[in-house]
Amino acid sequence: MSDKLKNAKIIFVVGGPGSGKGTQCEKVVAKYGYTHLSSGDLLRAEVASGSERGKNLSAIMQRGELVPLDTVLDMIKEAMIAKADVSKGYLIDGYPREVKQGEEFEKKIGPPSLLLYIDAKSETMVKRLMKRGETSGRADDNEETIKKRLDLYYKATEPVIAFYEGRGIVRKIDSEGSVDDVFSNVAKAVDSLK
Ligand SMILES: Nc1nc2c(ncn2[C@@H]2O[C@H](COP(=O)(O)OP(=O)(O)OP(=O)(O)O)[C@@H](O)[C@H]2O)c(=O)[nH]1
Ligand SMILES: O=c1ccn([C@@H]2O[C@H](COP(=O)(O)OP(=O)(O)O)[C@@H](O)[C@H]2O)c(=O)[nH]1
Ligand SMILES: [Mg+2]
Repeated sequence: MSDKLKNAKIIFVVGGPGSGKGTQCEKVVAKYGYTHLSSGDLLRAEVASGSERGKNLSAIMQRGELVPLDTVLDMIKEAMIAKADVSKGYLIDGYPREVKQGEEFEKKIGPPSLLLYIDAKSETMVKRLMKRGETSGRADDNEETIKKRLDLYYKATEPVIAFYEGRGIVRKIDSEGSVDDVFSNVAKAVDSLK
């Protein structure tokens, strides 16, 4: 476990593609001053930098597959340490994507206090992502890749929720409603930590 992050408050934010993880995290940042780290955003920043590592990532992400575990974890840890002196806590958005990622995170960083499970129906997620794709410029917001991301979510990521349910830290949030309605439930869960 890392020293600098020893007492860090950590919230995992897990949910399908387009369920609204990023949207809700922004609101938690505004209200609680947490640090928001989206694994997908970190990877996209690496791609945008034009680095050699970024070029490999880009192809994997366009296929809707998962990049190697160590790559993502190193990037998250670096970003956490950079904020360690000022952060009130961390929202780890879009991670873990599979049970193994969660286990490695705990070995290298520490245990989460809460897992926010942002839950929407698959039709809702597809609809939102297709709409977002009109303006997002994300190479993976297209019908074919969305389908693969959803399949992988149900296969690899849903077991993560079951894994942490055993520890009693999962709060399931229905994200079919409006952004503000969803946030009122997210806020209750975050408040329960204090
Ligand atoms: N109606 C409604 N729309 C939402 C809500 N949350 C997000 N959206 C819309 O759904 C789209 C996807 O939201 P994001 O916050 O980007 O979803 P995400 O879970 O971070 O998705 P990935 O980046 O693909 O992991 C956005 O274009 C939002 O405008 C919500 O609570 N209600
Ligand atoms: O821990 C992670 C997080 C993201 N990704 C890759 O980044 C893409 C976009 O992730 P993001 O969380 O932004 O979007 P989502 O798949 O939830 O729509 C995924 O499809 C994966 O290819 C990954 O491989 N490992
Ligand atoms: Mg997102």
